[in-house]
Amino acid sequence: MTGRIILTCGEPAGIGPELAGKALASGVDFAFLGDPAHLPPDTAWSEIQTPDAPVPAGHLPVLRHDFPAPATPGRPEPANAAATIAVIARAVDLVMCGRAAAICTLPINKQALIEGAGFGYPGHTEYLAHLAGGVDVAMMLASTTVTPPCRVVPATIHMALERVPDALTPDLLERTIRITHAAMIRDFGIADPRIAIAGLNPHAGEGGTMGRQEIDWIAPLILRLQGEGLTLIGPLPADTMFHAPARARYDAAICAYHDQALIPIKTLDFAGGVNVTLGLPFVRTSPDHGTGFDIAGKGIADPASTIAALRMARDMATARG
Ligand SMILES: NC(=O)C1=CN([C@@H]2O[C@H](COP(=O)(O)OP(=O)(O)OC[C@H]3O[C@@H](n4cnc5c(N)ncnc54)[C@H](O)[C@@H]3O)[C@@H](O)[C@H]2O)C=CC1
Ligand SMILES: NCC(=O)COP(=O)(O)O
Repeated sequence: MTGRIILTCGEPAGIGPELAGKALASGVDFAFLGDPAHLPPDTAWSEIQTPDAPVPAGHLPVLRHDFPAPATPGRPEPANAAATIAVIARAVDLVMCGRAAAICTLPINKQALIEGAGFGYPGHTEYLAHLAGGVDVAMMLASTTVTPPCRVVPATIHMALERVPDALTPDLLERTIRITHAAMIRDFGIADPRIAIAGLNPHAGEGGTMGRQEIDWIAPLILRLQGEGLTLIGPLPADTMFHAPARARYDAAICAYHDQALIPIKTLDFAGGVNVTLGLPFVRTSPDHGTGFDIAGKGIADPASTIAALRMARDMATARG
């Protein structure tokens, strides 16, 4: 691993800038990319001109990215939306040209970026895939403090629930399984990953009486990929696949849609959950939570998930060499 990890500021009106200072406790060598004027006033920071420049002990290294407006806690400023997006793109430039080891992104408010700057993506995941050249990615949320671990990958991500049945195609599910399988080997060091596939419908369709996707194509797809040697189980009823003995049977779960995946991980390990984009040519992690507008500016945000995300980014970058 060469270079620091770049921690992007995310939504400056949220808890991100506060978490950046608190994350120094992680022991991970990272630099904050954002506007230092948005940091809490008691943050000890030093500006750096290059990502790996030294700073005094205990100081947050800051790669300055000036924003047009101050940040008011809990109230996103439309004038800052374009700069929030530009910070993400600048971090990707740094990691793509080898000047940073990985990126870790603090949360953005999707609505603020869409309304303030016409952001054309529903989240980091899709934007990063675009910045990396249009690669195929998947979003994984991984626990760090529960045993057996909970790792979930929603096949469809940020879309209205009514669109899910049409969007969940055999092609999408197959690509999600393959991306997850490869990432479990490369980034998580699991030689023969066991992957569970959730059904779409209650009780995985209850033999076709509550939906036919499982019978018509999910089970046949699983059978075909098992024939290639992938260790897959499913389709499983989603309501009974996340308690501890069930999780012991697999290393990662592919889910049909966002909340099917994120409710179990955020219930089991909200503080330790990490969001990882699988399939990128560089390492990207993020805390599992959002912008926390209700607590922004109060100094009470818990940095545990950001610290876990920085440590996971460091470990993944080290493993990739
Ligand atoms: N990677 C990203 O950029 C993500 C962005 N978001 C965005 O965040 C915004 C707000 O989403 P919400 O659903 O309200 O979720 P949220 O995670 O921001 O907040 C949910 C609840 O958890 C609390 N919370 C969150 N992080 C915390 C922390 N570190 N310490 C203590 N308490 C914490 C909040 O105060 C709130 O009560 C949305 O615009 C969403 O799109 C959400 C998830 C990830
Ligand atoms: N709910 C998870 C989430 O919103 C993460 O999105 P992303 O910005 O990491 O794509």
